[in-house]
Amino acid sequence: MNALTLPDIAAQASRQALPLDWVGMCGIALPILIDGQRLAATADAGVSLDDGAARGIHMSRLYLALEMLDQQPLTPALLRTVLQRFLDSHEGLSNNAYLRVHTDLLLKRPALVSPLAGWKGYPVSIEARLENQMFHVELKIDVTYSSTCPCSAALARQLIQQQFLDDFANTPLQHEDVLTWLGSANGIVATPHSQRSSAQLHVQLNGEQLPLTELIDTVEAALGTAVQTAVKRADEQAFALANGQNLMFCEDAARRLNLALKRSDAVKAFHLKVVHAESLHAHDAVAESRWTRHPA
Ligand SMILES: Nc1nc2c(ncn2[C@@H]2O[C@H](COP(=O)(O)OP(=O)(O)OP(=O)(O)O)[C@@H](O)[C@H]2O)c(=O)[nH]1
Repeated sequence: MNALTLPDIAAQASRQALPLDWVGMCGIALPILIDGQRLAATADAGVSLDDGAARGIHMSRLYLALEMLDQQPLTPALLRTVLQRFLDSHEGLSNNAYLRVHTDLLLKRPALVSPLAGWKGYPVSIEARLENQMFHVELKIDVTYSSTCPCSAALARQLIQQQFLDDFANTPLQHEDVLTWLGSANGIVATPHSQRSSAQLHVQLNGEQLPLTELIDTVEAALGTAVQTAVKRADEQAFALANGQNLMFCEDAARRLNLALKRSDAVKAFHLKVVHAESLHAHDAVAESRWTRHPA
């Protein structure tokens, strides 16, 4: 039996008495429960070190408090309980507690037409903090979609009109000939460019739920061109139609999302950013929008 006491460096006085804003651990692996799914996640757990004279915080106490997250569904109430435990275990040292949880939410998405479905991963971060006894929770969600440039679509249509004039000049129009021409690559000489795009949401929440799926559904419905999972030709054709019916500059996408998110009761405030990874350019087209709900 070792009679020696284990040295406790964290309990020593700091040589430079200075409070710190955030001290803790990043990238802790843990499973979490969301909507009945067990998901692999990483957590960043921290507290402020307000006692500037204390050498360090007690990392193990934060780590052990995270145990609750793998046993109960993730809710704002649970996050608050964990944060309170961070503070209770750092009495006299810390006033503020922080927890970020990163995961990929997996949702099964049906195909547009065929009776198929597939899984889609949505990167999600849930950020909670207990600062001066005020609890805040925010969500970050990335949603991927397709955007077709409305300017490019108009320019392509003009080229098709020009081709029509060239091909049918001084010819009596025959329904059958026009139909064949419309179905040929000679007729539809130009196509607009599309790009894989992402909507990056940062949302402050009202209420006691984490409405992840609801927010993702809201975003995808507002844009109309969510990227697909299982795709047969019938689905690809429906996707082409959806893109043609939802031509979007990044400004259009940002405005659609702004309007849709404002309508959600779960949202108190947001900062959204849409990024269109241009195929016309080697750089991205980007738009951002912020909003805060004012008390009624
Ligand atoms: N504060 C601090 N601890 C660190 C750091 N890097 C590793 N650790 C280790 O984290 C481990 C756990 O710290 P504590 O929570 O204070 O462990 P403990 O003293 O056994 O636990 P308590 O008795 O509850 O205080 C210690 O072995 C520290 O050495 C660091 O940068 N800062």
